[in-house]
Amino acid sequence: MIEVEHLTKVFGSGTESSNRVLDDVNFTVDGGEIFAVVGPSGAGKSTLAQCLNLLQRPTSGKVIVNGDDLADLSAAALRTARRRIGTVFQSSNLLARRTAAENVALPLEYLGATKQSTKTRVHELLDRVGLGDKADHYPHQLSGGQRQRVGIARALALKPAVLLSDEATSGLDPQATDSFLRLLTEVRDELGLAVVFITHEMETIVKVADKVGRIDQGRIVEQGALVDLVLDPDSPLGKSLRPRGATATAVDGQVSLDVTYHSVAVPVDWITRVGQRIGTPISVLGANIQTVDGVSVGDLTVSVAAADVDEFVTATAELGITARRTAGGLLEVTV
Ligand SMILES: Nc1ncnc2c1ncn2[C@@H]1O[C@H](COP(=O)(O)OP(=O)(O)OP(=O)(O)O)[C@@H](O)[C@H]1O
Repeated sequence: MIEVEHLTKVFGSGTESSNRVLDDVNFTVDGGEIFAVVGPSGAGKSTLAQCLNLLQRPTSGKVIVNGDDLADLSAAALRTARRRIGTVFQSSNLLARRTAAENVALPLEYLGATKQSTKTRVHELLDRVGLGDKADHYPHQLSGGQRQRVGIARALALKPAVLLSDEATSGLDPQATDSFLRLLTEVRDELGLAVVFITHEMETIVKVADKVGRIDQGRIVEQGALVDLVLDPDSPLGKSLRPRGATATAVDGQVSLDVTYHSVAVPVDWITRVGQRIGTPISVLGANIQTVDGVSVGDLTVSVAAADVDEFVTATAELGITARRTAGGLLEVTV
């Protein structure tokens, strides 16, 4: 479990030259949970990652792993404490002149583990990430996805309580990304890891996260369970987690409405039901229906006759759906 309390990082000093990059950041990730952190460029994600794995000292606040505040430790104690957090970086940061096995062995060597125990553990870890047959390959002989899997093996070498994934899927193709995400969820479950997953890729979040936090200008401006966010029509984060392509334009006489599922139990045939109930055709102008954590999540734009809008809104609300006029979507009604 990792608890981050009132974490603040200020670079520089003096009111003019100081830069508050993290400002009162708070979140908790339990063992067995993946917490995704998302935010625009410059929001403070890398700085947060560095404060979590203690490459940067927080200016104030706490980073508590399984009850111990790591931000408070002496330099010597910090070296030991770092073992509790394994990190997988963007493009894995493997040493080019060491084989996959030698890269995974690095943290064990620093720790002073015996040759035999290191060999056994490295073998075990490479097998676990599906690369038992690539132990003697150098990084340039591995694909990007395989390098990231070696990165996971290395991050797990010292049996950490927390796994920090810092933009680890950036640059991977969709297949390698999926395989990385699958491995991440497997090791989370097997080892009960608390995973902090930093990314700017919304589609990866929907696939793996249990909870999500949105960081902007150094502050976590929104956070919650993934399912709650995608079912919240008012959440900007929820909206960006329900991506959708272009929407067609409603024809004259029709009103365009944005429709979002806010219940976990919206019937799949809701359009037919609502259409029959209010006795009017419903046109679908754009739609994205996806399953998130076993829950059906819908985000659509539909159009109905102007005279039927109120009835449509009432009928959909009864089925767990929020319908609102599309901004600027109220078209000239010609009678
Ligand atoms: N060592 C430093 N000294 C001063 N300012 C820094 C330092 N490191 C980062 N910053 C500033 O902190 C802010 C946040 O940077 P950070 O790299 O954490 O953002 P980010 O969300 O990871 O961005 P990106 O997605 O582009 O990598 C930026 O304005 C950056 O200039």
